[in-house]
Amino acid sequence: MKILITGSRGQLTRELQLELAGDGKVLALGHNVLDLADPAQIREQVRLLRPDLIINAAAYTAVDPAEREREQAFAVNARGPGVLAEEAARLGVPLVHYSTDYVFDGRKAGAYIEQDPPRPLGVYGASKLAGEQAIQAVAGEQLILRTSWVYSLHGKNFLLTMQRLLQERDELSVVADEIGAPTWARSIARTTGAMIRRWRDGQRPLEGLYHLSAEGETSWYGFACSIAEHLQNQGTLRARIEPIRSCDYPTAAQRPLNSRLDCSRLQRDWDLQLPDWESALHECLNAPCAIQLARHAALQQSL
Ligand SMILES: NC(=O)C1=CN([C@@H]2O[C@H](COP(=O)(O)OP(=O)(O)OC[C@H]3O[C@@H](n4cnc5c(N)ncnc54)[C@H](O)[C@@H]3O)[C@@H](O)[C@H]2O)C=CC1
Repeated sequence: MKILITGSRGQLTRELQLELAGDGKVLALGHNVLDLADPAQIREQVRLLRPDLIINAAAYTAVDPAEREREQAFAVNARGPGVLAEEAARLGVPLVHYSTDYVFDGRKAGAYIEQDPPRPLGVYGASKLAGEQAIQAVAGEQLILRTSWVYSLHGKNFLLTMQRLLQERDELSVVADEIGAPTWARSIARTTGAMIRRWRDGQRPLEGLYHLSAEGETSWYGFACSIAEHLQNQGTLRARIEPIRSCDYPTAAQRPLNSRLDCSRLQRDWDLQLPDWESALHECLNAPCAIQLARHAALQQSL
């Protein structure tokens, strides 16, 4: 099986490459080879490589800069995925695509289900929603997985930023009124891998819209406290963490206060459930390369 993955250095792309390495030939195409803002290049690469499956794990993910780079966000997150869907349909192969909790405005009292009407608060969320719609407008086999608060040991994410700041600073203020589920990129990749293998074995088509995030919920403050606890156990924690309200931490893009995704449809249809966010974080922080990274950071601090 030949699997084309967009992106090569993103958090999720890296984990998907590892997860799917045993399932066939994985072609992870970086930005320089396949630019999602360039429809002609997308068509050219897909027609040249003729994959059996396309996974779109790349995206314009900079939530605040998107407010002033609207055109680029929509080109990458909306029009590019639409072209990918057209090319996948032309080849008769499935497209797996990722979307976000930021398609919602966060005003619902409980966790969001797939049928809840989306209402993005910012350009990033609007561009991702437009991407879902561009894909759904094409007749073909498409699986759209909405996830939330993605972290890993690579790239730019809350976990790595907190690890650094908690070791550098004396005090840190973290937003405590936005609620969601921090989701390890590896958990997403493992679940995606399980779905792909069932499709390969003829058990289910790769179709539909699903919410896919870690079990449980917390705030960014709660997430930061768990990271701090880990650093405390290692003896490298320096900062004290202060909870603040999001209105006291203004950002270019407004974020939903409630990012909780109800993942029961995934469990019902696929019998799949991601681990709860705390156990996934624990596993991530105790992965061999996490320990190496932490030692490296501690060494840098002592130099
Ligand atoms: N990071 C997060 O907190 C969340 C991410 N998601 C979604 O999950 C998916 C994976 O996100 P991450 O791995 O965290 O993203 P990431 O920011 O780690 O990686 C994104 C990748 O897309 C590539 N990229 C950017 N512009 C491109 C272009 N024009 N053409 C080709 N590649 C381009 C980047 O080079 C990078 O490799 C995305 O669809 C994202 O929207 C959903 C919810 C939260």
